[in-house]
Amino acid sequence: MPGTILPSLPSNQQRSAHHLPHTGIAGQSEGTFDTANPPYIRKYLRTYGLTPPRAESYETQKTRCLAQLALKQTAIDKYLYLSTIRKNNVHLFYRLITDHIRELTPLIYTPVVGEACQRWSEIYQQPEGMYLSYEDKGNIAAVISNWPQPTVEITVITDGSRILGLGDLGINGMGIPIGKLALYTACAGIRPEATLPLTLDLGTGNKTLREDPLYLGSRRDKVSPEEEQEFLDELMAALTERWPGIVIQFEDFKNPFPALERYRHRYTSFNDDIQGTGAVILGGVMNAVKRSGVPPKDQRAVFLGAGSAGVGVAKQIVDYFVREGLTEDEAKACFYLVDTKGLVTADRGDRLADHKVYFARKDNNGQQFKTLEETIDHVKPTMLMGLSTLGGVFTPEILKKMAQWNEQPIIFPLSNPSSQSECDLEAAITHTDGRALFASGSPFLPVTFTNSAGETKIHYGGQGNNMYVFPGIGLGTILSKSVEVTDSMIFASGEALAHCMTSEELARGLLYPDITRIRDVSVVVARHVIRAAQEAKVDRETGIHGLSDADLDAWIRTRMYSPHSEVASLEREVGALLSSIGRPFPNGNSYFANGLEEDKHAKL
Ligand SMILES: NC(=O)C1=CN([C@@H]2O[C@H](COP(=O)(O)OP(=O)(O)OC[C@H]3O[C@@H](n4cnc5c(N)ncnc54)[C@H](OP(=O)(O)O)[C@@H]3O)[C@@H](O)[C@H]2O)C=CC1
Ligand SMILES: CC(=O)C(=O)O
Ligand SMILES: [Mg+2]
Repeated sequence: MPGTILPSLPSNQQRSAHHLPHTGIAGQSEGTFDTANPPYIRKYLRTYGLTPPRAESYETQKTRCLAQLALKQTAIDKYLYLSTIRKNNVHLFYRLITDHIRELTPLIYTPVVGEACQRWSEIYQQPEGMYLSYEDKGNIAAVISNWPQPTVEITVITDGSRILGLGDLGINGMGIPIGKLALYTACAGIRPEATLPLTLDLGTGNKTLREDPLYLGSRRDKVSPEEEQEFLDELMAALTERWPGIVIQFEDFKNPFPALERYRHRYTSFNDDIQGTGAVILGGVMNAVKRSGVPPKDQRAVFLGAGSAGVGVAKQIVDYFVREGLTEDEAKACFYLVDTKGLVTADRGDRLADHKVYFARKDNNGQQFKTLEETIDHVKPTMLMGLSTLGGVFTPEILKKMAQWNEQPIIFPLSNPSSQSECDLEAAITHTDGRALFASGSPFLPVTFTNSAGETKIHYGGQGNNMYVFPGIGLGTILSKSVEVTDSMIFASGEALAHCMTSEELARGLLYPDITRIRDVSVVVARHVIRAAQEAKVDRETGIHGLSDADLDAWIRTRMYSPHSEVASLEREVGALLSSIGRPFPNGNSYFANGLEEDKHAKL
């Protein structure tokens, strides 16, 4: 077609920016070496001859991968195997994860990611994500410019100072941003190359790590809070300068409250441990309160742990109780937070950290309760929450008391990984005669239990983990182009989760949707987040304001990355290019990529 203005074919450089060659950076191989690609796609990508000849189906790929995975003897071996697939064939990795989310999530996220972080410097094999050092201060923008992907929509940042319930792991915490972002892709369809795992090497207070010759971070002690703040100020500016509108998720910082307050209105940012956890537990608690038959005004909640997660969760439930008709003071009075010094009271004699002041009890008449046991005997709670990092601390005695005081005690041991869970599902079910309403941070296998009345039942624990909401919060924020993540968007995500339950899930006694539905759940969560953003007028994607729920869901779905569609989408892209230059769709063997470009020039 002489004279036609042809859409330009990608140059070598452009092509490799879009389908980055094998760099070892997670999420960047972009299907380049996918053995499902037919020959003409391989030629287009210039990978023809670099993979075995056969173009195979996903079923065949899956059979091979699952067989190889089964051969791996340890959880870490399985983790490393899956990491290698992500590096070499990113779409295959996500096909496997989305199809086997229940079985594979524990291997790429909690609990196994906990061990991976503990041993990160020992098991390190390949670059994944970005590391920024305190020494980079003053040059952060320049270092960030090294990230090879042109478009990043979301980043998860940690300084490694509180990794799950495993303490300060320094840069070994990198497994967490990588794992969280893998779930953004698998559960909410954020494109893998649009995610940036980021770990800050701001030193570590972990002496054992500093003395470990294999440790891959600096040997400096942790920088001061003031130094950290200056570093974060520069980082936030640099990230948004390179990628305006980027969503920034803070994760596993030891004391994240100051950063949350400092940045929440200036950047599109949120803290997953305070806000994401708050929302996900809000969703489970809404369902559990309904099931327990005890109205909010009669709930008494004891929290072991008054840190970022404990306070974040308690605050979300206060908001829920207020919406149920309680005054804020009445709602707050339902909460008893316990930390290392016992029940948090206003007259305990220590200077309370700012984030604890809101929940400090003033009705203790000078009496102090030094332990969890003393506190629960005093309160006789209806709800027991564990966000303490202390594995096994909900003892059989405590669980039995919960069953004695309540028809259906709400028991949520939420610390991660499984080793730090305050109790496991079996203990909670056994010691409450099968009556506990249970959710844990890390998953437990279902338990079959025969109660004292002789009834046998399979009990499914809920997974009260922020992975049910952060993918949808991120997706909704990105798609609505929101300039900040408001409290109302966070609350909406938890509320949406509670309302996502199917009648079948309710009949099975679940408090959270079946994990295999997570992509559908993320669509609903994202829709509620978008609606809340619209209401708060922080969104900038105005074209979707008038859409019905069904249309908005459909709009969201069309924007989600689907690993199963990648080969077809490449085929469409190449097919369109070929027809635009007037060449027939290839029969599979006749075109080399160079030929395509030469052909375009010939036509021009
Ligand atoms: N399920 C989920 O989705 C999530 C789970 N979590 C889990 O929650 C846990 C806590 O996280 P986070 O709140 O951020 O951590 P923090 O370090 O901020 O808080 C831990 C809290 O536990 C208290 N604590 C620690 N040891 C004891 C003890 N021996 N006796 C009584 N209290 C104790 C601390 O007391 P003090 O204040 O006195 O130091 C602190 O209040 C982690 O295990 C994490 O994995 C976190 C986020 C999400
Ligand atoms: C799940 C999570 O964010 C945590 O345990 O810190
Ligand atoms: Mg966390």
